[in-house]
Order: sequence, then C-alpha cells, then structure tokens
Amino acid sequence: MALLEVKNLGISFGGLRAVNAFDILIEKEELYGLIGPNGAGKTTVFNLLTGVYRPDTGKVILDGKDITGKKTIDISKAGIARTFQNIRLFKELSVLDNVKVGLHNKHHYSTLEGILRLPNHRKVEKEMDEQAMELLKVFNLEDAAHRKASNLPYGQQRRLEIARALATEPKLLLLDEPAAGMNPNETGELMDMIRFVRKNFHMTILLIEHDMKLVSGICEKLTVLNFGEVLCQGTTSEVLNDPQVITAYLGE
Ligand SMILES: Nc1ncnc2c1ncn2[C@@H]1O[C@H](COP(=O)(O)OP(=O)(O)OP(=O)(O)O)[C@@H](O)[C@H]1O
Repeated sequence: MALLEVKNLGISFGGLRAVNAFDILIEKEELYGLIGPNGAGKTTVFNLLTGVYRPDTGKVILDGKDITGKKTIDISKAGIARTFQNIRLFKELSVLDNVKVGLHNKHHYSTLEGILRLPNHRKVEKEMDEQAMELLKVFNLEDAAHRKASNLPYGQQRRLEIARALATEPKLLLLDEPAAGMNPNETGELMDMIRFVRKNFHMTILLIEHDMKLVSGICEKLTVLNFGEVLCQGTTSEVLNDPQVITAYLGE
C-alpha cells in the first residue's frame, strides 16, 4: 500500500483552475519531487494536502486513511508535517524551543503539573530537551540551540524549520523549496541532511524545488505540474529526459 495516494485532486479560485485532476502515489520512504514552472500549482497542492484549502474534487489517502477535506490540525495529527516557502518560525523563541514546540504534540503533562513544576513536568521537560537536541544535531544546529531563531542565518533557519517539522514525528514530510536562497555549499549540505533523514528516520518526503541539482541529486521520482495539471510522472531520469518536460520547464 502506498503511503500517500491522491486521486483527481482539484481546486478553483474564482475562474482559475489552480489544480486539476492531480494524481500521485508515494511509497513509504520514497524521496519524491514536485516540480514545474512558477505558478503551476505546486504550493496549492501542498495546501490541499495539509487542509489549508479544501479540494473541490478528489481524494487524499494517507497510510490507508481518508483525510480529504480534514482540518489542518487533524491532518497534522494524522501525520503530515510541512515547511513553508516563506520560512515560518517562532522568531522570538530560541532554536531549541522552536523544536520543542513540535515535540509538544506528543508529550503530555497536565497544566497543573506544569504550573506547580511537579516532578513529572520536570522529567518530561528534560526528555524534550534531549530529543530536541538530537534533532538539532542532525541539522548541525546544536551550537545555535540557545540563540533566538530570528538571529540565525537564512540557510540555518530553513534547516531549523525542517527539524521542527520532524519533531512532530510525521509519516510524510512536505518541504516547500527547501533550498531557496541557499548557496551551492549550503544546498549540498541540505541534500546530505535530507538523505540522512530519509534513511535514519525512515521518512517519506515530498519536496517542491526549483534547484535542479537538488532535484536530480536526491529525488527518486518526479511529478511535473504545468498549468495545474500533471504533465509527466515517473522516475527522475525518465521525467528529466521527457521532451515535453524539457520544452515546458527545463527549456524556459
Ligand atoms: N488563495 C488563492 N486565491 C487565488 N488564487 C490563488 C490562491 N492560491 C494560489 N492561487 C493561484 O493559483 C496558481 C498556482 O499557484 P501556486 O502558488 O500553487 O504555484 P506554484 O507552482 O507553487 O508557484 P511558485 O513556484 O511560483 O511558488 C497561481 O496562478 C496563483 O496565483
């Protein structure tokens, strides 16, 4: 069974059919890329998958469960986490606390225990600190743990956003242009980190990206969107050698 199965997904904004008849199948632990020209509908697909928009056609099945049209919070609980094209962090919080916000979804202590700082509260806090530090290590951010998130360089903020998304222990991780604004060195490091996350967290990843070096370097399969519709789908080499794709996208 595929981890994500999307059939005939679509949405219109006024007269514009932003996404139409969108299908995708993503297997567990696959590293999958969604590419296409500006305005093709890629971010809209993420917004449909995560409940920001309600599709007007189609179905989204995650790990056998129908999550079509559910609220963002319920989809997050069902196991989809994402990052945003324009980074969204808790800017005033520390790097460590940003990751702990993600962890909070899973850890429980009662409000009273929290207020009174009872032993269970302290124990849970300590465990969360340790787990958050482990995640920061993966993204080479442990030295920045106590800095304010907004004071990090841009590339590190992007990595922190991925760490925070992973802290929710999702089944599927959606990355919206993770390499945007990164230099080639930073992009290279990011590619290693994404590979590491897939392998060591057994994560399934769908990413939107314009950087073709990243796409061809780490994605196993690709879907190309053009004017809201799937232009081509298949293994990365099949898709990147497809004449239609070269004309519509790579040739521009
Ligand atoms: N909330 C909305 N209301 C109206 N139109 C929208 C809305 N969201 C997206 N669109 C339109 O839908 C189309 C697809 O936009 P989308 O942002 O999904 O493209 P994209 O492929 O992610 O582009 P880019 O690579 O530039 O980020 C665009 O024409 C956009 O203007």
